[in-house]
Amino acid sequence: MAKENTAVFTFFGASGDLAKRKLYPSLFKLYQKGYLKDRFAIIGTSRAEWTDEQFEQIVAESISGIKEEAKDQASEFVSHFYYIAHDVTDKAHYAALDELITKLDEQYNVGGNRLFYLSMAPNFFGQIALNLKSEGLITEEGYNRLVIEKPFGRDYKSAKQLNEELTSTFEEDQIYRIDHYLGKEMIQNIEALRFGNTIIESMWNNRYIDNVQITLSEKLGVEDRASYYDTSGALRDMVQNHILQIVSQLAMEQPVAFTDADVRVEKVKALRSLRVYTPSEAAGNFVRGQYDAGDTGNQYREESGVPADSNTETFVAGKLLFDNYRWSGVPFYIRTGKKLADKFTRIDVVFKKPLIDIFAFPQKSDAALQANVLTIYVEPKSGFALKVNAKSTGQGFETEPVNLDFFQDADKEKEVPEPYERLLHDALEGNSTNFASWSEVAYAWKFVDVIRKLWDIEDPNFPNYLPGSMGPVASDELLQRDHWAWVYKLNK
Ligand SMILES: NC(=O)C1=CN([C@@H]2O[C@H](COP(=O)(O)OP(=O)(O)OC[C@H]3O[C@@H](n4cnc5c(N)ncnc54)[C@H](OP(=O)(O)O)[C@@H]3O)[C@@H](O)[C@H]2O)C=CC1
Ligand SMILES: O=C1O[C@H](COP(=O)(O)O)[C@@H](O)[C@H](O)[C@H]1O
Repeated sequence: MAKENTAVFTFFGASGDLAKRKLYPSLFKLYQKGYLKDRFAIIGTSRAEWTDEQFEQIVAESISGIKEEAKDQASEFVSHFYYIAHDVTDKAHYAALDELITKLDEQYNVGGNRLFYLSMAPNFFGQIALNLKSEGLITEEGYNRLVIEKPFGRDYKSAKQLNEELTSTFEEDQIYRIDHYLGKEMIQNIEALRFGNTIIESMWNNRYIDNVQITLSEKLGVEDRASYYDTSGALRDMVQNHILQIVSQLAMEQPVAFTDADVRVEKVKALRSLRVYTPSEAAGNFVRGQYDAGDTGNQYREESGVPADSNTETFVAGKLLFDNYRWSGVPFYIRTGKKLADKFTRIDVVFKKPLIDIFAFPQKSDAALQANVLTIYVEPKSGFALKVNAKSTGQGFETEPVNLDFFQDADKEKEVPEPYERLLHDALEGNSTNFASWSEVAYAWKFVDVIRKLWDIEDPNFPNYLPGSMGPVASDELLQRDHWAWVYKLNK
């Protein structure tokens, strides 16, 4: 039975793309499932001079994909939405917002719980937090929580400054830094897989694991986000946050208990032992790419809004090393990029081969023992597969790899909550396990900053990969040097 949550939400950036595409549909799902019932109100703010009715109409459109039988429910849901025109940079506007929050709090008997969601350009984040405090919107009655979108800074220095601005108003445990990958079912499953299975956790170390490979592959290009993306690039956009969050979950020690505080301690410890490269190590262990023109699409430099001489990377691959007892000597290879062969996310954990292959003679050379690989399929399909060696059926004795696998069935897959639905629910419940703590963000930036600084001064020689490929050749060479190859390869 779903537990009802009570809150007045204030959405800054309520007319924006994220709010319309992801946030309102996710709130509606929570409403349909009973996590939000009667005692909640949602205030939208932006500079546009809209009425409540106009805003309700926008919200209704954003959830219009719903089934016919949910139409009544949708109109009840939409009646909880209110709108106030508000310029976040104008302190004088906060008093009217406070008045509306207080009024709705009483009207819906919310108990003083205030959840502020910053769905706007990040340069406003600090200022909004400061204004919320100075203009008296932080009250003592219920809780005050701040949900904050990415990106959290553009390097360690700016992230630290932003964090100082936020923490002058909110305590760390009131700040929910969104990383939507942490809301994905199979990313959350990493902990269950590791700490719920002796067979896996007992082998989860450098005695048995040879290397770990993480791929976040996108088929689309930069689309209409050039103004943001060109100042970011794949390193900041995907590696600093999503990939390092995944890495920390794969690498961390077992938490004392499955609580947000205990999980965070272990993730931070893992990130602290990630080796921060010197510039020359970074040059040897990281490669970048930018997509060229394909049969149908433009090259990145010809995309609308991208400068013709842009050196922004649309692809990154790298080798990460940990200096700790569990992982010493095990490379974590990562890669992500736009306009690659397909849209998918997967993690391949490659185990060491048996020290001696007793079947080597008289097997054919192509039937040699292969490494066991545990693949975690994150998207589009979700499941696990373990590749093991087995005897080929028939006369003689040869081995062949077979898969032991589990995939979520299609009906269940449809019921899986969207990341934003799950994360909004967690923020309402006060559970920050699946949000990035400041220390995690800080260590991630320190790691990424060295690579970024190096790339900012070196000429990359772009473009260097074709759409539909898996990135530049240098990405394959990164593993070949270590006598390895990406487990996921294109079937050419
Ligand atoms: N869109 C996406 O898919 C994703 C977005 N994000 C993050 O979410 C956040 C929002 O992104 P997105 O929705 O795309 O942004 P948009 O540019 O679509 O929306 C920005 C919003 O901010 C409002 N706004 C701008 N200036 C002011 C101001 N001075 N005072 C009050 N409101 C203002 C705009 O309304 P108005 O101009 O009318 O004031 C609008 O509602 C960003 O941090 C982004 O990085 C993260 C992941 C994915
Ligand atoms: O945060 C971001 O993620 C998306 C990819 O997310 P996914 O859930 O579709 O895998 C990426 O396209 C975008 O550039 C980035 O900002």
